Amino acid sequence: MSCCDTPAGLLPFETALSRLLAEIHPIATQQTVELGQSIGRVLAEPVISRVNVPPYTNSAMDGYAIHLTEPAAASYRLIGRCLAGHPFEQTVAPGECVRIMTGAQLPPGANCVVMQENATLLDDETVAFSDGLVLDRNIRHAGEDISAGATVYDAGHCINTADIAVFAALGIASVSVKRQLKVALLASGDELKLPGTTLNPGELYESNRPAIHAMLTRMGIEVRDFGIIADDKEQLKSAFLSAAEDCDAIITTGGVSVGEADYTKDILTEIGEVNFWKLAIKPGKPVAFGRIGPAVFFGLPGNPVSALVTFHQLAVPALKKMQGHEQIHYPTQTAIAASDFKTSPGRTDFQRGILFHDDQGRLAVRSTGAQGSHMLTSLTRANGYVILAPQTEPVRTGDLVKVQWFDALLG
Ligand SMILES: Nc1nc2c(c(=O)[nH]1)N[C@H]1C(S)=C(S)[C@@H](COP(=O)(O)OP(=O)(O)OC[C@H]3O[C@@H](n4cnc5c(N)ncnc54)[C@H](O)[C@@H]3O)O[C@H]1N2
Ligand code: MOO
Repeated sequence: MSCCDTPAGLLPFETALSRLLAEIHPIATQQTVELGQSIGRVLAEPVISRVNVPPYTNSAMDGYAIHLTEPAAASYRLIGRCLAGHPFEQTVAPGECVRIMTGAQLPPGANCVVMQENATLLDDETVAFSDGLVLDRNIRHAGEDISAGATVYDAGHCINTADIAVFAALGIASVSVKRQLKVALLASGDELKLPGTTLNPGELYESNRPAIHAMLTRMGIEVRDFGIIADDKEQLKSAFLSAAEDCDAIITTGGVSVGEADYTKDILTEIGEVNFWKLAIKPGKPVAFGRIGPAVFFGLPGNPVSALVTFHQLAVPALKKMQGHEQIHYPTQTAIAASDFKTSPGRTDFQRGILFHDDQGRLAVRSTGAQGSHMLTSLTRANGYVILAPQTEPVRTGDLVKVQWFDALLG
């Protein structure tokens, strides 16, 4: 094998991802949800504004709305007062002003707001200004943020917290979103125990399912959690069949390699179809992707880092595509290696690193240390990936490497 050959039988990462995405179709069904329930959901239709934001031209400061004359007068006649929610209807004539508060509708005729710090009341009806007599100063125009008729969001946009403010400002109380995905999740292994229970010799606490459950929930996905299932072919098969009945996708961890109690891939072959099984990636070589009936199937490896990295790199883009997201790929950047990195001949290596800006402001990255696929701390100490293409030459400090910041799912 030369430096960049893929070991026999292992599918390159990019090929696997594109084969997987080619199998996934965005769900068609949509539903209406109230704003409070819309976080993380994906818009099924574009959002077109029916109103201006702001809806009326208003003052950005507490002060005086004036009808500025050219040249400016030495003082202006005060004709009234204007508070937010109480428009002042009278037209402000040249040389006149109105006391105004932040957010109050600008009275007709006013063309400048002077903040009160620059105003001196000469008497009850006369104000002089020391500064700020500039046309259009401190005026927020109707529709200058969003104008009526504008397309504010395209279909496929994933709703975030700031969007809730925008919808509310547009007067929108409910939105049309894609149906929520339902995903089955299970962990397989006789050695796995629930946190909070007592371990017997040879047992360990199960960590993959709780973490993936949390990430699915963050993605706005309904989880049907089958818990821990023993290394028993019949029990696993019946769980897979039950999950395929009412879930869009099935995610399993463990039992996907070549050991004597690794049944996942055999069951998938028997009751569904296997699209690919072994990948040229590290961590996560054994990943079974396929289908059982209408449900897509991701058999992720049991090793804790392998499970989370393959979930994040392969299952998340697929689930996002199914959810109808417009953005499904993670952006990558180039950074300067601030430590050496070992490479994995023939496998794309998703190492975990700490990204930072060096003292010259350049993006740099150092390793989180030992990168074994059982070393959860390699992941939790990291804020991004260092993606090393299949190569034999190790990366030396100062070399350029491809990096990816963790998103909110891992961060
Ligand atoms: N002869 C070979 N052996 C292995 C190969 C191979 O190619 N040939 N691949 C190795 C790689 S790489 C990985 S990754 C693992 C994946 O194996 P499985 O998916 O079958 O996973 P298990 O054997 O069930 O478990 C592996 C490891 O992870 C622990 N584990 C499992 N599930 C959980 C969980 N939910 N939470 C926490 N920890 C979990 C388990 O106890 C094992 O230590 O196979 C290699 N072997
Ligand atoms: O893929 Mo395994 O994750 O290398 O240990």
